[in-house]
Amino acid sequence: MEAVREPRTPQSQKGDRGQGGKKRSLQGGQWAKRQKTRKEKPVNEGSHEEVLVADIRALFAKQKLSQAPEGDIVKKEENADDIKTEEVDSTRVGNGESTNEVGKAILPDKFAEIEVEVVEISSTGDGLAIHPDSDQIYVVPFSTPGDIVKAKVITHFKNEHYSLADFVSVVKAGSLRDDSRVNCKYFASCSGCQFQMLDYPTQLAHKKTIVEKAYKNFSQLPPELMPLIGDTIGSPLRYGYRTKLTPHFDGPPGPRRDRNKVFKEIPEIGFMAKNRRVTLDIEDCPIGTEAVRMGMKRERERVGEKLSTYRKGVTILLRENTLRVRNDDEQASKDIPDTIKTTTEKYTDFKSCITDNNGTSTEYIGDFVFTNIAGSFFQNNNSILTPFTQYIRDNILPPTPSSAEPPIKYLIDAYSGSGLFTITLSSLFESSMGIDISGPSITSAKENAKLNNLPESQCSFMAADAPELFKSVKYPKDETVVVIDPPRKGCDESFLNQLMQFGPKRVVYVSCNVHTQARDVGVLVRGSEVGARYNLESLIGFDFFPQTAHVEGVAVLSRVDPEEKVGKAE
Ligand SMILES: C[S@@+](CC[C@H](N)C(=O)[O-])C[C@H]1O[C@@H](n2cnc3c(N)ncnc32)[C@H](O)[C@@H]1O
Repeated sequence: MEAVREPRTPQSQKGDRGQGGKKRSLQGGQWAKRQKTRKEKPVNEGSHEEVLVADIRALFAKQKLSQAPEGDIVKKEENADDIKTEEVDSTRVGNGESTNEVGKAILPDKFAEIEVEVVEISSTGDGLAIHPDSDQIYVVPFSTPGDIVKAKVITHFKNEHYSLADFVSVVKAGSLRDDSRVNCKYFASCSGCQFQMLDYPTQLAHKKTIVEKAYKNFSQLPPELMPLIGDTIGSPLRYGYRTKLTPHFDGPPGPRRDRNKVFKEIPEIGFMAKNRRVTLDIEDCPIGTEAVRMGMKRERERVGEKLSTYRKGVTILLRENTLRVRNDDEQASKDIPDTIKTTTEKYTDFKSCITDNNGTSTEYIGDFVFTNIAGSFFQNNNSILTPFTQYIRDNILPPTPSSAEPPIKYLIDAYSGSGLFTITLSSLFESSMGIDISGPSITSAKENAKLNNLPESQCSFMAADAPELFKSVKYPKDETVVVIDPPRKGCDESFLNQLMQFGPKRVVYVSCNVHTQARDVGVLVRGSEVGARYNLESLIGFDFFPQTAHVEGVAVLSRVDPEEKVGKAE
């Protein structure tokens, strides 16, 4: 059943406004009633779906569409019914409702191509578009506000009134789009980058809105408790910045458990296609550093040569490694095969790409040196780490130290990894302690403390679950600051409760997922009955991943002492 009207011409876009140019209110009225009764749920794990649905709900409210969705944010899997029934193209991502009827609206058939007008970019990096025939929002990747694009419908989500669609082509470009900026021939098919068609200031401005919306949707804090959000700080490198990439290839086609299946030809080696469960063959990725790109080429060749040794798919680790020598060292004048050589005033760096998960990678942040087990966590954009750690240094202590209060002398780095914050901030404190659940990361952290001439009395580490730190912490709470940098799912309740019970003077919350950060910061600002509560002093994003929709958030919080009131930061 094809329910699409004639394709929209650019002129017919005026159809979004009724006669007299009034903003349309499709079937009017109901949405407002629903807005009153709806209470936003806190984000669970800040998944793609949760964040997308929050944006879609907000857009429904803004556009005054009649079918504003209600109820819980449903995970895709809970709403699934068409993975099994998909006959047309089993590689398609999409497990929404298979029906084409949503409420009273008739929706386009799956795989129908329709023209839609993009009204905003979601926090997930996708264009959110409207179509004149239905109260449904179309999620179209690689599109920007003002674009009219042709999109191919993949699946409809009945509960939330949105549809996923593939980007097909631009019918009329909006003012933000300039495709001559695109730097990769796989852009608009690879799932890696979303924003290559945007200029960099627009990318940064968008990332600021991601932080704003995250706190609006998920912190449950009233606006008067929010500070002004800072402008997102950009990455010195906008391409060639990723020090780690993990391309993969799938096993030989055929039944999964058939160990006798062998590759007949070199498989696609690369990254997932957007909206499809297939791997794209990608021979080069311009967001990788030169050394990583060199490693990617080499590893692709190696897989081809050793094809008969593989029985299943593999994820290939590509991690940059730096060998630094002083310019007065004889080695600096030589070339080392398979390395990218760069010379600065004092040093010559030889950058290579390592692929062994258990190998050791080395990198430099200013004058600090960090080693890491290559397969363990370390930040992926070295170019931003100097301004980033400097920002934390500049903000970790109170802006105006009070003579009536004891100075802050102690640092706890929770979720410390291999010691990025513990080590780069250590000189500000008498004693610092890092804790991380990963044994290999803590082994690296101890080694890194030694390499940076920090004795154990000044900088120590512990391999344990983060809440364990509160059992042994000896630092006085009034003289302690805690840095938190958890994984994407954020902190668990037990950790936050114990943190508030301990009640350090300051908390700096760093996160690669601003949505779970907003949820957790909301908890700290509201406080607990038996513990401290906090004032959100400042909030800012850092662009660790240019060309993508990711943003790293840094929230600085100060404890509210009994005589103080929680209030808007100066
Ligand atoms: C985003 S990384 C941050 C690491 C470090 N701050 C850095 O920037 O290099 C999150 C870290 O949390 C650690 N982690 C995950 N769950 C944890 C837990 N329950 N307790 C302590 N550490 C945990 C991981 O091992 C990882 O090193």
